[in-house]
Amino acid sequence: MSRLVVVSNRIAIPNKSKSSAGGLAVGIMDALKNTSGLWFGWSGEISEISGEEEEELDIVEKDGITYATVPLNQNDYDLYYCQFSNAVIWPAFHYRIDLVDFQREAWEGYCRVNDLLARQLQPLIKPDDILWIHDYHLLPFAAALRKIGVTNRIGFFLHIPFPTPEVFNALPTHKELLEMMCEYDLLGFQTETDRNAFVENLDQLTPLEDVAPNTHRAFGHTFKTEVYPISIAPDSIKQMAEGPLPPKIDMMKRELSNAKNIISCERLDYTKGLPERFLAFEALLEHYPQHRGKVRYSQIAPTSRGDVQAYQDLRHQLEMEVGRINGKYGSLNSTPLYYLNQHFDRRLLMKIFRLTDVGLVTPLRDGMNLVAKEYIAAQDPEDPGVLVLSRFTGAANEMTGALIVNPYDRDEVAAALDQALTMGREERISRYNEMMKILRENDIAHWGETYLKDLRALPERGSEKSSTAKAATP
Ligand SMILES: O=P(O)(O)OC[C@H]1O[C@H](O[C@H]2O[C@H](CO)[C@@H](O)[C@H](O)[C@H]2O)[C@H](O)[C@@H](O)[C@@H]1O
Ligand SMILES: O=c1ccn([C@@H]2O[C@H](COP(=O)(O)OP(=O)(O)O)[C@@H](O)[C@H]2O)c(=O)[nH]1
Repeated sequence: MSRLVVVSNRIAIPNKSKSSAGGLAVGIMDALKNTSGLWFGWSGEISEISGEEEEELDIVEKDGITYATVPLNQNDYDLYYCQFSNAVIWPAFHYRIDLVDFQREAWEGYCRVNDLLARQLQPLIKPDDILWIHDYHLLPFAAALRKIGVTNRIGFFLHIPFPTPEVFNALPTHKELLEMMCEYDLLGFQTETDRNAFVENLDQLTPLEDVAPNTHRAFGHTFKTEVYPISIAPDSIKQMAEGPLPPKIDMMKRELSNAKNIISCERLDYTKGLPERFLAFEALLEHYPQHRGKVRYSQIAPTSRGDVQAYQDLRHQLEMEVGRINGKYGSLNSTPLYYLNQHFDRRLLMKIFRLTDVGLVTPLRDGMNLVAKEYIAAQDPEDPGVLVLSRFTGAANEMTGALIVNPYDRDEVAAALDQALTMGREERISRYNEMMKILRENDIAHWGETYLKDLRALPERGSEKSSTAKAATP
């Protein structure tokens, strides 16, 4: 079987703290092991090198996987990661055009870093490798590789939503981005809505021909689009959740048992709907006074992309809101809202999920949201908690046993919280079983296998255009 080469902005280098790629790591690790694969990406480090000099690759091998990483210099980190990826594409693709801070210099930096990464990867590519590129930092990556003669099959998976034309067209370089994306052979999306939006954008901007179901021709390239909802490994989450409690959590368990517990956990990001959620919790305390003093909402929100202005603004806003709500509804012996601006180890998190009554997951827009799936998998099957889930997450398509809410409607969310807090055991078990069935069928292994099966089934570009040279061998 041909070797798999995975490229993502963040990679899970063994034993390195800044490298975490979250759920993605679990998903592709197995596939990489099966083919003695290569994982290439940013090391998470900022180097001292500036100007024209190229960074050196760091290559390590562990458990049959080769990890090749490269640091970014300060200027590239600012332009490619902070500015274009996270202050242009991220807000626009999550329907927040108001937060887009477009600057031509950042666009050029974004393309330059994609070119640079492609040049560094090229010598490592073997003729029969298949390449799987991840996420919005690397939309131009296939185009960058094609420019330097790589003809291998290259697939792409977008972890975040793809916006409809009204929003996408607001990006000054939208046509260039779309044309570059057509250099991929297979484009995978989290939901059918995202896939449709991509195709609709193409249809509006360029002549688009459908050559077979989900196989298109545009800008002179033939490519396939498909939907692959990312997931989790439910049995491994279950194991993490039911293992023995560390002493600190064991103590906390006793404290938690004095109240009904609502838990939320995500990166501190404006797409996750935190201020709106705080107001919904306030509406619960206001309109359902029977819960006052008897409910505790814990919000875990580790800092993310702290060098980007919009993330700093959000943090200040949340700190003020927490103080206001606790000031209003707290008492000398109860604090309704616990806000923790800290990162929690994932294994510990799953144990905490299991100890709570309600998982509150209300992003304003989210590609998938693995926390929603993890919350369910972590529950005790005999006495499960209830998931309250935003309809604007990819997860809402599958987690149909959750209480589905509109996160912009604080009264609807408050009513769902009340329903969740008072739901009987039988209904909770029935909803849990419905969702676990889906999680078991569509687990993370299924996600990786179906994607790679489809990518392997596509013809190589070299077989279409015999004039193009194959990738260089090392
Ligand atoms: O790398 P960071 O800038 O620190 O951000 C962390 C990751 O956030 C995003 O996650 C997305 O992918 C998840 C898995 O498919 C999905 O469940 C979630 O809805 C998305 O928001 C981002 O897409 C990743 O590239 C980042 O590494
Ligand atoms: O303090 C934290 C916060 C989050 N996570 C994990 O980070 C991932 C977040 O993925 P999700 O798809 O929910 O959102 P993203 O951050 O990718 O937008 C999940 O596996 C969480 O369990 C974690 O380990 N510790």
